Amino acid sequence: MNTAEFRLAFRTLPFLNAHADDEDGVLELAPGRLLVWNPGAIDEIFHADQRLGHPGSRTMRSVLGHKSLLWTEGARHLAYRRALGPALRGKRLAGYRELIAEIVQSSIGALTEGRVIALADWTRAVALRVMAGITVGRDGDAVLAPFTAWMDKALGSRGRTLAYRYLRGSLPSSGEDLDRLLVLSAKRSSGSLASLLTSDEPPLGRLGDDELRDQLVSLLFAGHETTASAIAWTLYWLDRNPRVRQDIVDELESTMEDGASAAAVPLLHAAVLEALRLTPPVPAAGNRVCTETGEVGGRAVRQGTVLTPSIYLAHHRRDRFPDPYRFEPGRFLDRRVAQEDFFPFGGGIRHCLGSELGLMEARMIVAAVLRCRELRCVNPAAGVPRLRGHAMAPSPKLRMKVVACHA
Ligand code: HEM
Repeated sequence: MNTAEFRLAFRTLPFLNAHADDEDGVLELAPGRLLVWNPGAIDEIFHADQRLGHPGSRTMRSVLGHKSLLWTEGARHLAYRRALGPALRGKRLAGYRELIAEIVQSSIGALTEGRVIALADWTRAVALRVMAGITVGRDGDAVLAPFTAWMDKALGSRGRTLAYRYLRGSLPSSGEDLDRLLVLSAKRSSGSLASLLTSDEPPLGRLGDDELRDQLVSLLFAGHETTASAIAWTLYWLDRNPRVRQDIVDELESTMEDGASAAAVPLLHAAVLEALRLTPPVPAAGNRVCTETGEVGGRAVRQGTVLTPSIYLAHHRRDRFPDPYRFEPGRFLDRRVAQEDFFPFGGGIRHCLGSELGLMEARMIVAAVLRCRELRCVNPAAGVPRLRGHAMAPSPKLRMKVVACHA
């Protein structure tokens, strides 16, 4: 590991911020390893995605499993996207509204006046309940405690995660008990994402228990850490920007909508997008590997070169987002931002399968919190990003106090 790779692994955000104004937007981390945020190069990578390799992260492989759809390639990858994709977008999303609303209401009910919460933990618990319900149905509640304990052990402390990764070679495994619980819940459930994996029907056919386990863990992980972080950041930035917060409260008062439809709450939707820009839950999309010698962004690349699209750096380009460290939802009101400038959900053939669900959930949860509670940040200085695995969440020290409850 050279100095640049070391700093990226151990001092990630200071390292990225130090390169935010590099005009080139391509940084050689090591021979054959490029960090990319140049808009033209990002566009090329996502358009060529079908011809690139997707090896995934070595660190997360031991957590999500070797058969995870996150690093499956070719026809099998396509089969997963065909099996799961339709249930995660468009009209099918309406089927999750009731579940989300129910979970949010019961979680908010526990936020009594005067209570102080660790924001990131609270949003993570809510988002995991939602994702478990969507993935394995009502049985999902049984997996919450063991899944959370395992995630906290593996990813709860950056130092510990890096120690597992570099000293022991892999992160702690989920263990047989949790794996068995997940597979059993999946086989018992109906009408859930899991039932699409256990149907034995094309395009996936029959999955062995180990392959099923890997997909369940992948969906739970990819679907809750990210969304929880998006919600926590949105609430944090609204606390720091009380005028925007009040405008959104006014927007919500003018409608009976629960936030499920972006069109009904345009300012809230723009605020969620701006939080995803400023503090992207996933600071880098998955690695891509060049399968042939060619060019990226006008730079010659050899076969085998690893390209890492930097979401964080692309979102902080001054030429695309003036005053990039300022929270300004207006950037997303009434205009479409180009995908090569703003890609919190990655792109190409690996574009996030749950992007529509994640956005809907974030809007619904933030809307419910703003309607029913007034939260105030107790220690705003703790609003600094911390990496959990590859996800970027507010520091676990960041606390919010419930200062008022509304019916
Ligand atoms: C705000 C919330 C979310 C964010 C910011 C986010 C972000 C991302 C990113 C950056 C990627 C990698 C894309 C690439 O490499 O180009 C990804 C992949 C993925 N996400 Fe999400 N995600 C979110 C919510 C969800 C949810 C709710 C689900 C639930 C199903 C989900 C499931 C997945 C899956 C399965 C993949 C792998 C896709 C593939 O490899 O084909 N994500 N997500």
